[in-house]
Amino acid sequence: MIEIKHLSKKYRRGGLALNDVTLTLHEGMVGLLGPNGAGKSSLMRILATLVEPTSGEASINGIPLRKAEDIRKIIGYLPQQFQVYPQLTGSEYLDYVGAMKGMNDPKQRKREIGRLLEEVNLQDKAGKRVKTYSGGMKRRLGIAQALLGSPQVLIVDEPTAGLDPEERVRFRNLLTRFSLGRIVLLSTHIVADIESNCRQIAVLDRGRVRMSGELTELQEFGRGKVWEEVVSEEQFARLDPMSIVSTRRTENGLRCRIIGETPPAGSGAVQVRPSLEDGYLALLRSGRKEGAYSYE
Ligand SMILES: Nc1ncnc2c1ncn2[C@@H]1O[C@H](COP(=O)(O)OP(=O)(O)OP(=O)(O)O)[C@@H](O)[C@H]1O
Repeated sequence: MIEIKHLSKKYRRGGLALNDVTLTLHEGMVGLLGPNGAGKSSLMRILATLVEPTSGEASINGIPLRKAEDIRKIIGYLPQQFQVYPQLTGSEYLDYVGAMKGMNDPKQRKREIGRLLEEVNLQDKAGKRVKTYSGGMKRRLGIAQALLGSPQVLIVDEPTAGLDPEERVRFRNLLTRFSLGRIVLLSTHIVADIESNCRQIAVLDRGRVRMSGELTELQEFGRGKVWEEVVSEEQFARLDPMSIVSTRRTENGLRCRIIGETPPAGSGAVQVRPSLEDGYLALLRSGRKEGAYSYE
């Protein structure tokens, strides 16, 4: 279990990246969802003991963050910007990381590295230097190093960025399997990344927790606020662009999906069931309108 209590982070140059964050995260896949600049990476860096919070506290499986060495023994972390020594081959790099993580038996290390390289589909590239890898391959190597040693808690910051659609699916499945009996905390701003496999989600926006709970709870924020309407191109031009979440061309015009407290004025819009993404967007918008929070 990850317990986060009243955690705040203020960078020397910048606003409040995290503002009184309190969260309890349980076993399984946990999605940390939020727009750019919400504070997701800041929270993950704090949990990975790379950055200290300005105030508040947190513990992972009962170990407080100040015991950084003990925390690092039980977590795997994939940062958003993952850097590797370019001269090493993929397997050399993983061997080095394994040794650093305290995997002292070279044979066992080799076995696990071989298995992981297969899991992330890099087995054919294992002997090539990392400098020859594409962005997506480096990302997959990053995922493998985070999984090395089967950590109890895995913290992955936007892990699917730069992966092609096939790899994205493969990777989601890999994480879901890995999350059995463990905590996998995954940050993203893409709802589809968490839609199929997260038990719990937390939404961060501008440093604050906007909601935490099950997927259906997020969906509920869109209830009664999602409309669909077929409009001509002229009518489309008059709609508030901020309220349109998607548009599809049909034989009769443009089918628009719109979020709003009331249907677009003078329209034949019909109310529809919110998707998870609608719920997420409705939640973010309600916060902006209320002006309920700001950088302080
Ligand atoms: N080292 C830093 N110094 C100053 N400000 C920072 C620093 N790192 C992050 N910030 C600021 O803190 C806020 C939160 O950033 P953070 O990277 O945690 O958000 P995020 O949700 O991960 O965003 P993204 O999805 O764009 O990666 C932003 O306003 C960002 O500009």
